Amino acid sequence: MADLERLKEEAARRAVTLVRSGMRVGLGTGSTAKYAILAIGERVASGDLRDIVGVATSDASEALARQLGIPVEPLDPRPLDLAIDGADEIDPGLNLIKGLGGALLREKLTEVQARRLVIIADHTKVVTRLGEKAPLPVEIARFGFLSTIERLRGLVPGGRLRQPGAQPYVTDNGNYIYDAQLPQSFDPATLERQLKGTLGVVETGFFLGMAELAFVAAPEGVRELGR
Ligand SMILES: O=C[C@H](O)[C@H](O)[C@H](O)COP(=O)(O)O
Repeated sequence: MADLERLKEEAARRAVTLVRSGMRVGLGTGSTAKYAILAIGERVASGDLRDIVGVATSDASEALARQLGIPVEPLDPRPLDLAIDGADEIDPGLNLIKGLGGALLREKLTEVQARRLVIIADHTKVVTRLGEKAPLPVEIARFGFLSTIERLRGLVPGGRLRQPGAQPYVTDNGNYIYDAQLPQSFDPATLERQLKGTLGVVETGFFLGMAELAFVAAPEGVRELGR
């Protein structure tokens, strides 16, 4: 297993020790969250975890959870005890950029209802300011997307419609993603408000003030970051 994969798995396994029988758990999306779902599945299969319910943040995570025998329910207004998910960037205040895997809308809808959002990542995701390494994924409506992108260009220095092949990438919700380049210096909360106030924008990948804890795995061990 490549080194980064081993680190992602270590972080995920640490977070899954927080899962207890009877919990309703938000299941994240992406290559790191996948290890958490696998570890929960192992504990369900061994009988160590009983009566848990997973609320999945993507069709892919739901399919994996079901395959492993984890009961999955749709999101409803009840709180979740815990949500475990990866991130693309983590700043010193545990503010995040998420959505490079395209799941930001369902992740935000789910994780805002979690009593605790626990982030799992390898050390390459830690930054001193958001936007240092990753673009900000912005989910936008397909209808009129070129006009929405024009409006976004008034707020961010650049970016591109996510288009891995001949066609744009389409989210589980049927929308497109604009990967916005962030300015050198900005206030995330202000930019979040401006983006959310832009016609055609469905959601942004800023997760500000949501995460309580992060397990960050590095070759020298797993660090626990709190805020
Ligand atoms: O949309 C995807 C999610 O926000 C992921 O949590 C994020 O992209 C991190 O994914 P990975 O663990 O694959 O780097």
